[in-house]
Amino acid sequence: MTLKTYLPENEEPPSSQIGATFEALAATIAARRDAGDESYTHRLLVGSPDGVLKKVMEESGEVALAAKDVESWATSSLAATLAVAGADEGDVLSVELPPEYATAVDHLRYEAADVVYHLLVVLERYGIDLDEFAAELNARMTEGERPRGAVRLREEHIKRGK
Ligand SMILES: N=c1c2ncn([C@@H]3O[C@H](COP(=O)(O)OP(=O)(O)OP(=O)(O)O)[C@@H](O)[C@H]3O)c2ncn1[C@@H]1O[C@H](COP(=O)(O)O)[C@@H](O)[C@H]1O
Repeated sequence: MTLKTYLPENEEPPSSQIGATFEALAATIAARRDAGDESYTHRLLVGSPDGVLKKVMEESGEVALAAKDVESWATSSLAATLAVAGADEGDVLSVELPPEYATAVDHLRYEAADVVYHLLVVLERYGIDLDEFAAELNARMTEGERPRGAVRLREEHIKRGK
């Protein structure tokens, strides 16, 4: 939880916010296989594969651009502070970030959600369910990092086709 988020009153939070969100979204996406063409998700699932694959690339690029935007608001604020204060080695500078910085961070989060949604559509399209995807990430963790009871990839599927 951050200051930007809240929980609705009278609702029990799930044990994992992001897990519950991914599961709900993945289930919605899977159900759209049977929807009509009015559903954007349906079109990405059953249309030309280039449609969703291009979107993943495009949205990933937008994440990178959004992050660059955050960077440039930070560096221009630092430059402005230095210009006013001058800089002696060892000085502790207090940089005031403009409102545009916070807006850029919100935009980065928005673009990141676009990538994740389109990635989940790709996983659904090619038959990789969320548990299997979790197992891929779990396989990369050390024993100490892996959550208790985490689903595992069978040995013969680890790094296959890499
Ligand atoms: N989470 C999403 C979701 N995220 C992004 N998108 C769509 O992805 C597209 C992104 O394309 P663009 O980048 O061109 O649009 P943009 O994000 O407005 O603009 P920029 O990124 O260029 O700034 C838009 O059409 C969004 O509506 C999504 N479409 C659907 N969902 C979920 O999928 C469910 C099913 O949706 P249908 O597709 O309507 O069945 C929805 O109820 C949502 O829960």
